[in-house]
Amino acid sequence: MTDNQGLVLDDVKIQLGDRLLVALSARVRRGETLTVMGPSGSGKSTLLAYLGGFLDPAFTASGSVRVDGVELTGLPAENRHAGILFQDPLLFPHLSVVDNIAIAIPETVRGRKQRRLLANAALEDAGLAGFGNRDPDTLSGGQKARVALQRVLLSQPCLLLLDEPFSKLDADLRDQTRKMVFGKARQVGLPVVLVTHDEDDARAANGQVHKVGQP
Ligand SMILES: Nc1ncnc2c1ncn2[C@@H]1O[C@H](COP(=O)(O)OP(=O)(O)OP(=O)(O)O)[C@@H](O)[C@H]1O
Repeated sequence: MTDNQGLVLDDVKIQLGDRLLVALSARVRRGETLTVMGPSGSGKSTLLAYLGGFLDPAFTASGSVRVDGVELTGLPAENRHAGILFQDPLLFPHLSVVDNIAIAIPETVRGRKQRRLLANAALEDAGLAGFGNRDPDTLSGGQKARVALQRVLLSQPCLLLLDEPFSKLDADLRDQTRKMVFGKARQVGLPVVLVTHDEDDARAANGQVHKVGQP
């Protein structure tokens, strides 16, 4: 791994008027996770919005965000290639399970057959072979989370942003889904920024923990 690989946050500051919400410098290597914790309203989701390139103009931000040496600030969201998973898996209800995954395959992958093959391989990887033609509403919470993960991975992100993606799952499923998400991030070599209230998420991620909104 060369020295500029991974995510570097350099003196990132986010303000709402004169209230400083986030002040952070960190280095997150590929496969590592930076966990951001803090009370409700402290600015955790705002930090993810800033990294993803969709910060509301009500906020002002400064500092540098680089992935593998490439500066992201100033780039629109679509050119940042940040993959995001939220609490809600946000599957398209009018698309089949396989089409929910296939929709994320970059346009550079040509040919219907090739795209189908990739989407079906992702389904299989999620343990959902044979579920492709189902309506997403017929999946369990854990199955939906796995579809959302495969969809985000197929979009070939350079960075994975997680906004409490495990919080709606039951304890057992939460554990399994955590293992899958962090395992995949390590396997693919993605830097991860995780926002959570749950210390167990932070332990499962096994990286640095940054607390926002704390003295
Ligand atoms: N579009 C907006 N315009 C103005 N203020 C906003 C906007 N979005 C969020 N805020 C405020 O910014 C602060 C940080 O919000 P943020 O959603 O980042 O908090 P959070 O730490 O993610 O909270 P939670 O844990 O409840 O999700 C809050 O005080 C919130 O009310």
